[in-house]
Amino acid sequence: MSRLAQWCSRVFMVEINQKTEPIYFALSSTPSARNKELEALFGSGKLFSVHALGDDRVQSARSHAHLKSALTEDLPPGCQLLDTASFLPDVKNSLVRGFFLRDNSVLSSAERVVTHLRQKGSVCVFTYTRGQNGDYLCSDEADEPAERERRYYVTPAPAPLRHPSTLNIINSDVFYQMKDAYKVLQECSDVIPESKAVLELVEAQQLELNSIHDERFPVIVIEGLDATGKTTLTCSLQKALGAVLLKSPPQCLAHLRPRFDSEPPLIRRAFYALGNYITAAQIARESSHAPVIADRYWHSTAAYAIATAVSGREENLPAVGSEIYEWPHDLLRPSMVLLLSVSPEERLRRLSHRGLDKTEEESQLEINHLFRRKVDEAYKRIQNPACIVVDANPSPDHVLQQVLGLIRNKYNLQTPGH
Ligand SMILES: Nc1ncnc2c1ncn2[C@@H]1O[C@H](COP(=O)(O)OP(=O)(O)OP(=O)(O)O)[C@@H](O)[C@H]1O
Ligand SMILES: Nc1ccn([C@H]2C[C@H](O)[C@@H](COP(=O)(O)O)O2)c(=O)n1
Repeated sequence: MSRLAQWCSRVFMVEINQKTEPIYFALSSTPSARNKELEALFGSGKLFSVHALGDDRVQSARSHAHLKSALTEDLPPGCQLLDTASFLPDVKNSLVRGFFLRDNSVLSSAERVVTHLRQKGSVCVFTYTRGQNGDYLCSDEADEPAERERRYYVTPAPAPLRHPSTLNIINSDVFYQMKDAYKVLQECSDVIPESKAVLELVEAQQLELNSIHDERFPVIVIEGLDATGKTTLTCSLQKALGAVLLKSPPQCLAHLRPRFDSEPPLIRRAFYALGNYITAAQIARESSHAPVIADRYWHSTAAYAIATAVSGREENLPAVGSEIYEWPHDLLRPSMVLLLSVSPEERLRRLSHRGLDKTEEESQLEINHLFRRKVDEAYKRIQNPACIVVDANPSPDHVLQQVLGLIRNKYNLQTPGH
């Protein structure tokens, strides 16, 4: 069967921009009636869909990232690069991400770029052209000549019940047991040698974890978007409660973080997931003799991963109660999770006062209101334990007193020296 024939059972989603509904279409052997949305998408220029190919998930994820940078760098003005994905409606793990190229340049420049990519291999390129009757046809130049005689028409497809970008979240963006995240880093240890160091640290902590038994003191996690005041509050809480302050990712991974931050979501998120297991072992050890305050933990890992994976608006997030928001069964659960919430204006004011270099994700937060809303909403949907939202707009001392009140209400903790 030709590659194009195999893709006939799939639906394509093209995202014109993050704020509007995507356009869905499928391939069929029969033409369909004219459709305004498709005409707006295809227009009169030439169109290509490009997907990276890979033998395994690590290679596919890295090839997709390389393809994006190649296309972004090489495409001249007049060409438009849109995110696209193909999927089997409501079938988990069926999503394949790619790009749509709209070429309205006078010199058909995209065609040259695409031909070059095709020659290099490891990409699948479909070309879309307008037929004599005004319908749109899809072809694959890699097909045998006889197969190329067959006609594949673009036909509109209905929007699926679940947004397609939610289909692959489990075990690609969010990991629900240590062994799944561990496996990802094992699979990439040839191409990313730093993975071995992470795996060794996880192993060492797990061995130690077996000798730790009881958890007597409360474990309080402080969560929130960047610049919401986590560092300020966790340091104050540490002093006020005589607590041990921990972070996720833990200090022992700090030097490896930039390496994994530059990798595609599959690898990056597996790294952060494993960081939580190392922090969990530290929490188990420390909470046997003092209260523990943790600056970020699993809520952050899951909320950022979900918000990045789910394209478009907040409404596209998995529904409240979805399994996607469940806590991993093998990860130590904290006693309390507090989510610091500040208004967008106050957060920006704090970010600008701080004046530090921002990570790429932080800059994205600043310009991307939609993304920030999705992270915030995902935080609130995570269950068992769910987070308690704290108004963190007031002064540092006011926020501290508020949080101490919440903690003391639940646990009979004394301030040192009182
Ligand atoms: N309650 C507050 N009122 C006013 N300013 C605050 C408050 N809490 C923190 N800040 C200031 O806001 C800035 C960000 O605070 P902080 O570093 O504690 O946030 P954060 O959540 O740890 O950020 P990140 O996650 O990016 O490290 C700092 O300059 C800090 O002094
Ligand atoms: N436990 C954690 C901590 C952090 N992350 C990711 C999520 C963001 O991309 C980024 C934010 O961290 P910061 O810049 O505030 O240090 O790190 C995570 O996934 N899990």
